[in-house]
Amino acid sequence: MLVIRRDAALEDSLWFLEFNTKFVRDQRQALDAEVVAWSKGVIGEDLKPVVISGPSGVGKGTLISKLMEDFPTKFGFSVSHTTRAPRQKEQNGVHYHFSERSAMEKDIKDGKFLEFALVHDNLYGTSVEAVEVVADAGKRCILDIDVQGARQVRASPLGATFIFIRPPSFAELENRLRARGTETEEQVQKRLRNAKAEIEQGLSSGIFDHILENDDLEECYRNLKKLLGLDVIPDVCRTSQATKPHLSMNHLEENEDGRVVVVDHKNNKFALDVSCIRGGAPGRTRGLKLHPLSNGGDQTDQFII
Ligand SMILES: Nc1nc2c(ncn2[C@@H]2O[C@H](COP(=O)(O)OP(=O)(O)O)[C@@H](O)[C@H]2O)c(=O)[nH]1
Ligand SMILES: Nc1ncnc2c1ncn2[C@@H]1O[C@H](COP(=O)(O)OP(=O)(O)O)[C@@H](O)[C@H]1O
Repeated sequence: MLVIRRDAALEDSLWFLEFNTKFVRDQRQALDAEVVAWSKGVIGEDLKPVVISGPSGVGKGTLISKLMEDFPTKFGFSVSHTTRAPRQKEQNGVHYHFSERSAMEKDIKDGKFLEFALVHDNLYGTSVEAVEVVADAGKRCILDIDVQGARQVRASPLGATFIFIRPPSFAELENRLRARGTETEEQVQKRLRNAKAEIEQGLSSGIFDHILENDDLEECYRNLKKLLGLDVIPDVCRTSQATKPHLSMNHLEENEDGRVVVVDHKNNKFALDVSCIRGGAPGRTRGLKLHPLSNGGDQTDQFII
């Protein structure tokens, strides 16, 4: 059921009351109680997320940092939860949400995670919220997750691009992992043992759309940018001049053809198109469209739809 709040800004005006969606049914089963849920209506489609996997030490973090630094308006990092201890320079909420195992297990049980896996004896997972906040900011989400997690995301409705980063050799992987100096010898050994299986799966499972070798860092980064379509348009040129309509819903009409028409405070009219909505993540319903119908007088307004 679509509920439109009057006198609210656009971002906070469109809501769905869910009665029998998959999320509600799953929760009903998990909680053994009647459930309804509120979900925020979001205008437009989200950008296709990018899943990056590869063995520990191959250079995933380095490549992702470069991408985020060069294209800050385009990409947002999905901040995972983990039960592992923070490294010296890692910040809670930036690199990971460092969590207690019991709290994370409860959240997993409550359906708050898109995927999770036990990696090198610690629990890691991507919360639905971690991906949604990036999409809400209008950015393309990057997930740095292991192969088990990638397999789960592949099976989920999140239509992502999957990239596996491979090392030029096992010896070089070992060098990098040791040179990084963030793990104890025991942890390095564990990561190297797991790397063998991870590389095998990465190359043969069919999960990944692209396999990139990270030998020379700059060359690998160039190839990564190319397959993400970033070699053509520099970030600065993509800034749009358009502004979002400020819809403080003063009134609402319904046309003869059944379309919902909303009118903003400047008397601009929009048709609200719900034909392409897709639920999915708890708390968000995406794919709503607003089509401008008539302009209330201010000819200079442009709208992002
Ligand atoms: N499944 C899953 N794996 C994750 C997640 N976050 C990180 N990982 C993976 O966990 C592994 C260990 O990560 P980390 O402890 O940061 O070590 P690093 O890869 O050596 O930097 C890496 O393969 C990450 O890709 C997550 O949310 N889900
Ligand atoms: N192409 C490369 N050549 C040499 N060293 C690299 C290369 N890519 C990354 N590194 C280094 O290897 C180490 C591991 O990289 P990191 O990004 O932390 O890997 P991951 O996130 O996959 O565990 C870091 O010290 C990083 O500076």
